[in-house]
Amino acid sequence: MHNTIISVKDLVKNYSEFQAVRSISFDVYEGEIFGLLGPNGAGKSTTLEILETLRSKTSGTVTVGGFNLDKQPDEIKKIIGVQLQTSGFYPGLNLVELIQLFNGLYNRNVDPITLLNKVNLADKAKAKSKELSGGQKQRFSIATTLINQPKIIFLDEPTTGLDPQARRNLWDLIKEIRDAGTTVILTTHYMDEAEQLCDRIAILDEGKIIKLDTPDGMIDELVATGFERPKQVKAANLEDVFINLTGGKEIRPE
Ligand SMILES: Nc1ncnc2c1ncn2[C@@H]1O[C@H](COP(=O)(O)OP(=O)(O)OP(=O)(O)O)[C@@H](O)[C@H]1O
Repeated sequence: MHNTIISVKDLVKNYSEFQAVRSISFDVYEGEIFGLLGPNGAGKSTTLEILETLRSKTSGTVTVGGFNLDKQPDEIKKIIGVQLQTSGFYPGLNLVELIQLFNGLYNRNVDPITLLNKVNLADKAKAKSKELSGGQKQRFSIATTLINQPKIIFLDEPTTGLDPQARRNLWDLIKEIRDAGTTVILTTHYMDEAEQLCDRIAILDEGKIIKLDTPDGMIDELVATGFERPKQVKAANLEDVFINLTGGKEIRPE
């Protein structure tokens, strides 16, 4: 049996006259990577921000980690990690100093170098966040979500703009975080990412959940309808060529 860690029931979000989220219900299980997919404007970020306590909802019931969003938002804040854009980090501080700052904010005592090692950034300990590449910035911002030792982390398009190697490195990191016991909820526009990374997926369209299942379950269901890909798929694709040429699965400096 699965333990539900996030429960969303009949969630609605109106922006003035416009209904961005139209009565959606779903559960996220403890220890899974749960993906929110959907076209631009489907309501993914709005939903995520409501669960993160960063945006008000119009109606519906949400519990996160057993805490009711309306009654115990501060308790929710204590058990979640939210990925911030690195552009929001103090530009004058290096990575170690930024981690120390978060330690102070959260009243934690995480060793900066141990944390940087976990995300392969120990060699950048003295660098400032603006001096990092896109992939390094993403890894650092994910690292900062872990400082508060959260039960759940929220990642909004964590691999957007990254090269194929950096994306794969990040998938490994996110899986490690899940395997260490943290539940992950993320949004993505990449179907390969959702297929590789997510245990279950909700597909949103125009504010509604139109499908919720495992990636395999969704594919099997489509195949069962008689669907066939129009073209024979080659044994490798261009991404395989790129990965092969640029160094396999090794972490490389970005
Ligand atoms: N603050 C706001 N005021 C008014 N409308 C908003 C606001 N924020 C979002 N919206 C609208 O709500 C809808 C859902 O937006 P949201 O950002 O949640 O979509 P999304 O699925 O995350 O899209 P994307 O893939 O482009 O990030 C969009 O039509 C958007 O224009």
